[in-house]
Amino acid sequence: MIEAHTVETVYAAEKALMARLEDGELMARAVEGLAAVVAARLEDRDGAVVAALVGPGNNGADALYALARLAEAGHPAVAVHHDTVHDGARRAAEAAGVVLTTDPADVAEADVVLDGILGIGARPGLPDWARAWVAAVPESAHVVAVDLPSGQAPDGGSVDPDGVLADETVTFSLAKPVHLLPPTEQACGVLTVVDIGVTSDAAPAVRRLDHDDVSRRWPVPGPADDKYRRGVVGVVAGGEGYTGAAVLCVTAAVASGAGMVRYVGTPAPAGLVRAAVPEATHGVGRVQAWVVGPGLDASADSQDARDQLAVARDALAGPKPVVVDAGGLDLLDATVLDARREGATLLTPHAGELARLLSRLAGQDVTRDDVERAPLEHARRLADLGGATVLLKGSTTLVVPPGDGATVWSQADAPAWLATAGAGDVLAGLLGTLLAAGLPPEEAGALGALVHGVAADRANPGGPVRALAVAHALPGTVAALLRRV
Ligand SMILES: NC(=O)C1=CN([C@@H]2O[C@H](COP(=O)(O)OP(=O)(O)OC[C@H]3O[C@@H](n4cnc5c(N)ncnc54)[C@H](OP(=O)(O)O)[C@@H]3O)[C@@H](O)[C@H]2O)[C@@H](O)CC1
Ligand SMILES: Nc1ncnc2c1ncn2[C@@H]1O[C@H](COP(=O)(O)OP(=O)(O)O)[C@@H](O)[C@H]1O
Repeated sequence: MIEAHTVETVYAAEKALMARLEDGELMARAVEGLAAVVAARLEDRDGAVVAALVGPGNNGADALYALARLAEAGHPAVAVHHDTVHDGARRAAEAAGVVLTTDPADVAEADVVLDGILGIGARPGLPDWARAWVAAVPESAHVVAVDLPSGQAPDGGSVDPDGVLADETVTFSLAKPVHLLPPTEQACGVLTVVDIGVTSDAAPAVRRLDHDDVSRRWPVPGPADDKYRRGVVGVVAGGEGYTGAAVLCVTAAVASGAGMVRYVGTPAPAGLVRAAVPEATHGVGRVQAWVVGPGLDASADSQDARDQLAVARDALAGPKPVVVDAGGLDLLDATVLDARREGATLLTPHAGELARLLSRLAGQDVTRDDVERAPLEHARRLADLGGATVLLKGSTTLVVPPGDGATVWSQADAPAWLATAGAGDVLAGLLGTLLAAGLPPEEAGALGALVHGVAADRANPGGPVRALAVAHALPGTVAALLRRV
């Protein structure tokens, strides 16, 4: 698991460790790790020339010390620096033969450029004096941000298009929210965390599960289990318009290991579910969790549709955990949200659905672009409004519990091929299984997003996937992840 901490926590943790170390030791560790990564990149790229953009703080000092090491190893090295430069780093650079300059054009020949303009001490936005530096970085250069891409806010938020967009970021011991949250994660590129010994017991701001975390968290049945104890999932999905959503959702719930699935739908999708998923049962009965919404038409008016919608509304009003997706989100109103459901609630909108939901429930005009610019802010608004956990789908999927300061989960496990119709229906079924097994909604959301993404990749590594193939890949994916202990 990777955990990201706020700037406040990171400074406090660094201070606590520095008090026990010799002066400069912590920075020396950071520099050693950074220089090793950059040396490897130069080698990968058959590159020789390395440059650094050196700001006035310790972030600039990290970059300049690392540059000195690379110069000692024989690389031509150029540093464009601010008027204020860390004394020790300047001396080390001069001694190693680094070219110190204030002319950004001098980085034109660089194969790798270190961005040491600003680190976690930064106020938001790229300073004016650094704009020409960033503009001068050659297109062909591999940009390694030191700690974080300058100009991007350490605690995340929205991407500053004028800031640095790195190919890679090297951070030290504790990741920061900027590294894991959308959309700033994109500005960081590939993340390397160099261990310099800093630790923190504080609750992280952001968590990300990795493959090795699955086996400890996935509900694995034991000898005393039967199908009811494993968890029964009720699926209210599909309508005469979107029949396939029911098949995808029910298939995924069965394939991810539900003890039993009870399907509630109108005749056309029910017929397809009968044919495609013989394991599913039909009709209302006791369940441990509900999935309400994939392919559900909240405005349908036939008697069958009204009966199905009545079950959906009962599920939303009832005490059992519920995943609310797609058409189910249209059934949410102030009454349901105000009631603060007794059971766990996991709302699973994509950006467009979240914008619509916020516009309707909060009476503000929110667009899809607004959500994509600041995903966490908007997901949190819905979580707080609804007293529910919000899973916001996208290339990075956020899982946001309600409550100030609650840890957010962020997963980026899926190939972009997963952006295909029906993939969300599969995720909803999988999440239903995890809620029915008793997992709390935020953990179910993060684990489900991870497994969904990995299943997409296993279904067809490196190529297009259809949603049904993702559902069919779930059993093998879970088994493979459970083998990683
Ligand atoms: N702590 C540790 O032990 C370790 C820390 N490490 C490294 O230290 C980094 C943090 O260093 P840091 O605290 O010096 O902050 P950093 O971001 O380099 O610069 C702040 C300077 O920039 C200025 N400034 C800020 N925003 C600005 C703006 N928008 N526009 C213009 N100016 C702006 C600000 O000015 P002021 O606010 O004082 O006016 C101040 O002069 C961290 O990211 C990591 O790389 C590692 O070595 C491991 C050990
Ligand atoms: N660019 C992307 N990269 C990876 N995964 C993505 C990307 N875009 C969307 N996804 C994932 O694909 C799924 C799409 O779900 P959704 O939009 O609800 O589709 P549908 O409603 O058609 O089932 C979500 O799990 C989402 O996280």
